[in-house]
Amino acid sequence: MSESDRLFSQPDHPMRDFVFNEDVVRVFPDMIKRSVPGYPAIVENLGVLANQFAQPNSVLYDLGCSLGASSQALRRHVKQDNCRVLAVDNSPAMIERCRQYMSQQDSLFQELLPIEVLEADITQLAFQPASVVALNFTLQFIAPEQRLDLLSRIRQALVPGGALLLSEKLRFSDEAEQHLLTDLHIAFKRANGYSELEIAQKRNALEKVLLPDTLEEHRKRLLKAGFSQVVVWFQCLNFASLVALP
Ligand SMILES: Nc1ncnc2c1ncn2[C@@H]1O[C@H](C[S@+](CC[C@H]([NH3+])C(=O)[O-])CC(=O)[O-])[C@@H](O)[C@H]1O
Ligand SMILES: O=C(O)C(=O)Cc1ccccc1
Repeated sequence: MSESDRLFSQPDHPMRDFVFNEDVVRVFPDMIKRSVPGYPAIVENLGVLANQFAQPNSVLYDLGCSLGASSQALRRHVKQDNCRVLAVDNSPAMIERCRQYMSQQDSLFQELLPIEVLEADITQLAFQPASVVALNFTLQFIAPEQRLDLLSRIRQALVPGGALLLSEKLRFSDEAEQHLLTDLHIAFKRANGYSELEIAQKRNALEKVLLPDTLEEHRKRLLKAGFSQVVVWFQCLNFASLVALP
């Protein structure tokens, strides 16, 4: 069981800029569920969608896998023959716990797809041909100038019939819309037990680290990367999930 997230509850908390270190790893499942509206529904349905696009004898990537929640959804839902999951993250603390969690799942359940968990920077990775690529709340942490190149390389790796499943926090170009959805997201966090101090301190820590794009920026960049169709399949407040087809 993971601990509950109190990382930003004290005024003298040590984290200036948000990093995926051991302290975050310890509370991560609780943190992401209480911070991202719709997260459990997104992860579950990611597996369902993936099963529609997975091709026999192919690789399914989970890029920025954290503790492997999305990997696990892929492993449970995808029924195509001879698929395997490659889960990648560049945080050593995340990778260590992800490996433990995955071997635990293997001992509990049969018929899970095989998985390999890699510690690597996804901006430096040479992709194998893949039918499904999940970027579940990861692109927002990649330097903006590297995002198009990463998406282009993913597009090149995708086989016919495959898909990119992309979830992101959104920014809105309309000031009133940005303001309203930010306020509603804060209300969501408050309703999940976060204090005003926790909300404000985490917001400061994320300011230079999590850089959201607008839905229009996502669409344009995905088309530029060579995707032919981009469809939003889920949105809750300022968080959205897209499917992009090669
Ligand atoms: N360059 C990089 N290379 C590899 N990993 C990276 C990089 N930059 C950041 N990460 C990793 O991307 C993950 C983002 S969390 C994903 C949740 C998960 N997908 C989930 O479905 O539960 C989203 C969040 O915390 O909001 C972290 O584990 C980082 O270490
Ligand atoms: O908390 C937030 O404001 C977020 O945008 C989501 C989030 C969730 C977990 C780690 C970092 C950011």
